Amino acid sequence: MSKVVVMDHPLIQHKLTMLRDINTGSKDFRDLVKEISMLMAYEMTRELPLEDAEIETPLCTMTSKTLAGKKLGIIPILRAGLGMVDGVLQLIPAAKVGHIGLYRDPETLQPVEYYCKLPSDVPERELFVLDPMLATGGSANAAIQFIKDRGGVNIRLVSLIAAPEGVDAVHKAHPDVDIYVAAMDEKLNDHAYIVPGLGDAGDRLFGTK
Ligand SMILES: O=P(O)(O)OC[C@H]1O[C@H](OP(=O)(O)OP(=O)(O)O)[C@H](O)[C@@H]1O
Ligand SMILES: O=c1cc[nH]c(=O)[nH]1
Ligand SMILES: [Mg+2]
Repeated sequence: MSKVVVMDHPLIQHKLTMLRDINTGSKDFRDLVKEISMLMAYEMTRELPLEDAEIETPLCTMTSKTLAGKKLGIIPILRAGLGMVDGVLQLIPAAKVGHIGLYRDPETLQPVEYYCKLPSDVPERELFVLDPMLATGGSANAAIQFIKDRGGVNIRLVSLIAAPEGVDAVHKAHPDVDIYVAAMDEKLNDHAYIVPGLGDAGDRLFGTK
C-alpha cells in the first residue's frame, strides 16, 4: 500500500492558514499556492534516487551525488493545479510539464476530461500529479489513469488539502501511488467540498467567482 505524507512544517502550516482565510484575495492566494508548492517540492522529492558523479572542486577531485540520471515530470490537473507549477519548477527546473484538463461536474461529481498533453517519454519519468484539492478523489483517479494508460508508472500525487474520502479513493484505485498533502481535513460537505477547506481553489486562484 502506498503512503500518505502530511507535510506539517511550520512554514507550510502558516501559509496554509493564510490561504484558507476567506479574506485572502486572488493575488495573495496565487503567491501562497506557489510558495507552499515550492516548500512541498522539497519534501516530495526526498526519495528520488541519487547517483555518483566525478567532479573537481577548486581543491581536488571528488565523487559527489547528483540527480542527473533521473527524468522528472510534473502534471497539473487544470485549472487549479496550474497554480502549483511555478513553485515546483523553481526547485526542479528541468522537469517537463504535462497538462490534464478536467473539471468536476457539479451535479454528478464525476470528472469530465477536456485536455491531455503529456511528455512523450512519460514511461521513463518520475511523475508528480499536482492538484491543490483532493476531495472525492474522482479527478485525481481519472488523471492518474490517463497517465497510466499512456505508460506512466512512477506516479505521486501532490495536493495542498485532502479529505479522508479522497485519500481512501486514490488508495483503492491506485495503491501504487504515494500521496503528499499539506493538510488532511475533516470531511466533505453535501456538495463534496472539503470542510474546513478553502473553497473552490480554481475560482480563488483565477478570480472567477
Ligand atoms: O476530488 P474531486 O471530487 O474530483 O474534486 C477535486 C477537483 O475539483 C477541483 O477542480 P474543479 O472541478 O473545480 O475544476 P477547476 O480546477 O477548473 O476549478 C479541484 O481542483 C480538483 O481537480
Ligand atoms: O473543496 C473543494 C472541492 C473540490 N474542489 C475545490 O476546489 N474545493
Ligand atoms: Mg474549481
